[in-house]
Amino acid sequence: MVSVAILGAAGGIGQPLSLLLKMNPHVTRLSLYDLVNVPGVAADVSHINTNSSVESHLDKQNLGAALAGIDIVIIPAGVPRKPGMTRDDLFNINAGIVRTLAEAIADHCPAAIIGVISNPVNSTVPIAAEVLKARGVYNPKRLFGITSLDVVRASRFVRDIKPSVDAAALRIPVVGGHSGATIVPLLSQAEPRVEFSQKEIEELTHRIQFGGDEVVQAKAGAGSATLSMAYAAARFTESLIRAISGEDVVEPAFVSLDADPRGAENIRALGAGSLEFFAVPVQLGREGVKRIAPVPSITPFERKAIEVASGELQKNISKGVSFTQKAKI
Ligand SMILES: NC(=O)c1ccc[n+]([C@@H]2O[C@H](COP(=O)([O-])OP(=O)(O)OC[C@H]3O[C@@H](n4cnc5c(N)ncnc54)[C@H](O)[C@@H]3O)[C@@H](O)[C@H]2O)c1
Ligand SMILES: O=C(O)C[C@H](O)C(=O)O
Repeated sequence: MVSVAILGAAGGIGQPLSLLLKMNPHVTRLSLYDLVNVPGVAADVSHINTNSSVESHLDKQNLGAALAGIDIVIIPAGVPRKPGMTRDDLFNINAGIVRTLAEAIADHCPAAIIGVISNPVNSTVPIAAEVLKARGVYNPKRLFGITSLDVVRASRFVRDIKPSVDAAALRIPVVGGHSGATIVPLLSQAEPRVEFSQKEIEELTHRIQFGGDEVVQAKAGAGSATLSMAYAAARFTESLIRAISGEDVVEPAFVSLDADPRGAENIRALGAGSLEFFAVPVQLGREGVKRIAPVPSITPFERKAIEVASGELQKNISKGVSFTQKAKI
């Protein structure tokens, strides 16, 4: 029995994510919320012959009903990039959207596990955290920025240059954050192990860091990744559900390092320093973060990349925190 709400369910990510979660046999209640078009999406998806119930919640006055009794909230609400924009350029619109949605979560389902997709993730997750702290319901184990797309891309891009690799079975930890240089793939930690030349490492790292731009350019003004993101978010949600039912699952995500201070020591020593949030491999459990999984060792190239990422991340995190302070939530 797992109930999942999607906030922003009628959008480019929200629609295919609704489809994929309707097909997940472990989801028993699918609550779809948006400011527009959600009745049509919900009616459509509800005809798929799986056993879950589907609810449509249109507009802000129905947000409380969308969230009441929910176990997992996934948030793809917000505007996407156009060519020439950075994710940080979305801050002015998406920061307010995430703040409003986090306030409603604090009021209506404070114990839910939250997965934030809305960009810039490096700032929107700290915003959600500050809102939950201000309302006295913050649990760092339960708040995630969804960075699964970076991991999905990493394994697929490796397969593009190493055709003998099984992309679906390859696991490459991606740490740091979710924008440009803050995305740090640890190719040396690939499982199963893959041999790369230094040139391959540099090219792959750059492609994984800027993979989102490939889609933004190709869509030429019509948005950013939606289908691959829906796949990645469905995979993340499935991992959460498996963890809630007692399985040990490791997924990467952008989390507060306070969620597991002991586990975080290793990642801080690798270059995360005193940052509050960092993308790390997370062992999931019933409560959300069970443990921050250790990263055994990294190369000097990866350590340098983490240093660069950390400088940028500090600014992104502070921007989110000061937004909530200025807004006096
Ligand atoms: N984390 C990632 O890896 C990742 C990947 C892809 C996209 N994204 C981000 O996801 C977000 C959504 O992208 P998209 O392509 O689905 O955009 P979209 O414009 O197609 O859809 C966004 C949806 O959010 C809805 N919305 C806006 N304000 C809302 C509010 N206050 N409450 C509820 N719904 C609201 C809109 O009505 C729309 O249906 C963007 O910010 C994008 O940058 C993140
Ligand atoms: O690139 C974007 O703006 C969307 C998303 O963050 C992505 O990585 O595809």
